[in-house]
Amino acid sequence: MGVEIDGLCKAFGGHRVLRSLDLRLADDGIYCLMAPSGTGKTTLLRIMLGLETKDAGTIRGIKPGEIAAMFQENRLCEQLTPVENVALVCPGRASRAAIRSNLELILPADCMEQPVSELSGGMKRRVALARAMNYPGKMILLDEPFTGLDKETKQRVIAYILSMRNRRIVLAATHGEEDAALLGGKKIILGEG
Ligand SMILES: Nc1ncnc2c1ncn2[C@@H]1O[C@H](COP(=O)(O)OP(=O)(O)OP(=O)(O)O)[C@@H](O)[C@H]1O
Repeated sequence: MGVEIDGLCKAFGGHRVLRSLDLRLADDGIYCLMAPSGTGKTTLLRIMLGLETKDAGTIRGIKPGEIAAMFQENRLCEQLTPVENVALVCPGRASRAAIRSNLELILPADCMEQPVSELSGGMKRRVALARAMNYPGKMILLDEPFTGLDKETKQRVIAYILSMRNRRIVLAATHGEEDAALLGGKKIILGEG
């Protein structure tokens, strides 16, 4: 069935941000939200996550608790290590060793014992991504997942997303045409029907 969004509206005060948005997201699909800054990408993701109310419209096929998310801000526990941060969202039986080898796909091994507060911006971004990809949700929302990453790291991160998504829907807000192409995502331009 996938996810069906119909007639979604949201305004802040008199400012209409989402105007009767209709979207169809197929099971197994990868989608890139490609609208200019300030056009409501984050607002859409926040409504899907139940973090923002909608004024009108319906969302069928997914519930907020079934969605994994990487936000524009990393929202990590800064005093915990990368492994500890990811362990917080993993089902009970995931071993620390398994989480660690998963993280080593996108992070240097020698940062695993450091608190996140000591990592670089790009490393923190990757911990936040790993946490989203390891959350056992049916769908993955990524808000600007590639900020702060150099080209080579970005390619590794994209390979990681593709291998970890396990046929789940991915909806990524990004400004980069090249990023969308690397991800192989179908482009969704907000406001263009
Ligand atoms: N809580 C809020 N209160 C008032 N206005 C808001 C609120 N959240 C978002 N907005 C406004 O809604 C519009 C859309 O914001 P949103 O963050 O969804 O855009 P975006 O497309 O994700 O932008 P960016 O690409 O810069 O992240 C902006 O004009 C923003 O100022």
